[in-house]
Amino acid sequence: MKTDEKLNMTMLCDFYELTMGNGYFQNGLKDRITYFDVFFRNVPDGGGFAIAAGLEQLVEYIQDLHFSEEDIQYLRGKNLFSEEFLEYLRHFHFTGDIYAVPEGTPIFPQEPIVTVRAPAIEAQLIETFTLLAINHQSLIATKANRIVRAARGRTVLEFGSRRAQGADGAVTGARAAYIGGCGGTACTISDELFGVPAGGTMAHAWVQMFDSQYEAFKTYCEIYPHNVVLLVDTYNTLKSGIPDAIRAFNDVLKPMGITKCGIRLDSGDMAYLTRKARQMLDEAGWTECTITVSNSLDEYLIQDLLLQDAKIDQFGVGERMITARSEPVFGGVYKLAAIEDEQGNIIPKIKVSENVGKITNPHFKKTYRLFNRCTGKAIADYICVHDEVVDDTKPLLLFDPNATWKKKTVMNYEARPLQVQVFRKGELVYDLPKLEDIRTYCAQQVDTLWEEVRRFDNPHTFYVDLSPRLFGIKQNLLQQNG
Ligand SMILES: Nc1ncnc2c1ncn2[C@@H]1O[C@H](COP(=O)(O)OP(=O)(O)OP(=O)(O)O)[C@@H](O)[C@H]1O
Ligand SMILES: O=P(O)(O)OC[C@H]1O[C@H](OP(=O)(O)OP(=O)(O)O)[C@H](O)[C@@H]1O
Ligand SMILES: O=C(O)c1cccnc1
Repeated sequence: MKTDEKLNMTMLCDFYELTMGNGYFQNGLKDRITYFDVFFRNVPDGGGFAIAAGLEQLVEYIQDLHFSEEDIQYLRGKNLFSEEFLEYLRHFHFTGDIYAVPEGTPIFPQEPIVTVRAPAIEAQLIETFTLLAINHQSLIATKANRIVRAARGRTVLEFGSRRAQGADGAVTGARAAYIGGCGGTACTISDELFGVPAGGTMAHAWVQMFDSQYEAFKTYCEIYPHNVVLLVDTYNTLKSGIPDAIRAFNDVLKPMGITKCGIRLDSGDMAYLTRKARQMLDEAGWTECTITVSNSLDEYLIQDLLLQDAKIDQFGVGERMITARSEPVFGGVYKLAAIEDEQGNIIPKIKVSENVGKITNPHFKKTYRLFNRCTGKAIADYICVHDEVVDDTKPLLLFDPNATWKKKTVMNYEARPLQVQVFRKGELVYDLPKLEDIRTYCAQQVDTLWEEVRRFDNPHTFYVDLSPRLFGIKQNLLQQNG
């Protein structure tokens, strides 16, 4: 991160976190240990899974948590907070534990993505930014992963900065899109900050700036002979765009022995035009010339173009990816799951709702992902109480927590804990992986899901089950509070 320009985000909280914090402080609850879970309830676009992202930005925020004198002055001006509380905020920093699912991991509804164990005021205050960081990047990584899978091995470049919702939407959005599988971005600062490879083609303005299209193409080839993608649709793609591009390639690249080049199409019928373009380029001997297309693309249009046998090597995708336009909300929530009494005993807490899907899973929990040892495929996720250990040398009985008669015994499986510890007593204890490694890990983990879970329409529901002990605790709390 460019530290000289970093804006402190401690005050990016919802005001009620401060009023509750002041209230906990005045009621002697400030040091009461709490457990909060981040989880989500629905996969956007009706998909079978989402991709976790945003942890690195959450870590940076936690490390930098502090109130400045200006912040405290501002809060004093509200005439709501006690002087003792404001004095406490002056020395405020994070002292708790955080567990999280690593970035790039496929995640499913109801399971804890991030778990915070911290004194009440600290845990409460970080709610908003924690959700913001995880919700935004998980949304974009999930959408990008759908688009990348639709492209079936062809490169997808992220082109959306100009239509993103604000600067952070563009910059961290490009990071999330890369985690989801994009090959690079047009967003230069995202490369500078995070190492998302930046690149691109040219705009119509370049072509319009010259007296002729041919001159525009020739000049570009002369300046960047090893990195040429000519935009061929400014005037007429088939009549002049592609012929002028071929002429420029012949006049500039051919004498240099360069065979690699590209064209981009940004309008018109892309199935028809790319088939024609391929034919014209091949006939002219430019068989290695790649064809990039862009223009309000998404996973469904890409799928459709490939079904129409469009001849496309690369997709540029902007607005529909960077805004996750089809369903632009990742509904991660932050819910209290337990508190500790003065002796340090964990007391599970539940949030009851008329809507069964909104009832929370209580307690400090641990989640295992079970993998079939023969196929390597993920079978189910298994949420248990934090001190339960799954012995994967023994068969494990799974049951559907919403339909307990549905049972299945799994054998020959490997149980891997889903979360890692990120902070211990306020100290970072997790080596943040390199972005490149997160992207690779994401692709590998998506591959562990069955095709039926990955498909876009009506995917199978991946099982997220509770251990019998956790299920019993939940039922007891429901009997007491329901
Ligand atoms: N063969 C095709 N099948 C399905 N959709 C296509 C096909 N070719 C293009 N599209 C999509 O159709 C939409 C057409 O966009 P639009 O109405 O802007 O037309 P256009 O040809 O791009 O015109 P303009 O010159 O104004 O950019 C885009 O989202 C594009 O990706
Ligand atoms: O369509 P997107 O998926 O967002 O991809 C990025 C778009 O941004 C650029 O054009 P711009 O939007 O500036 O102008 P245009 O729509 O007139 O081409 C580019 O030519 C793409 O069309
Ligand atoms: O490099 C490109 O072609 C590009 C970049 C941003 C938006 N549209 C296209």
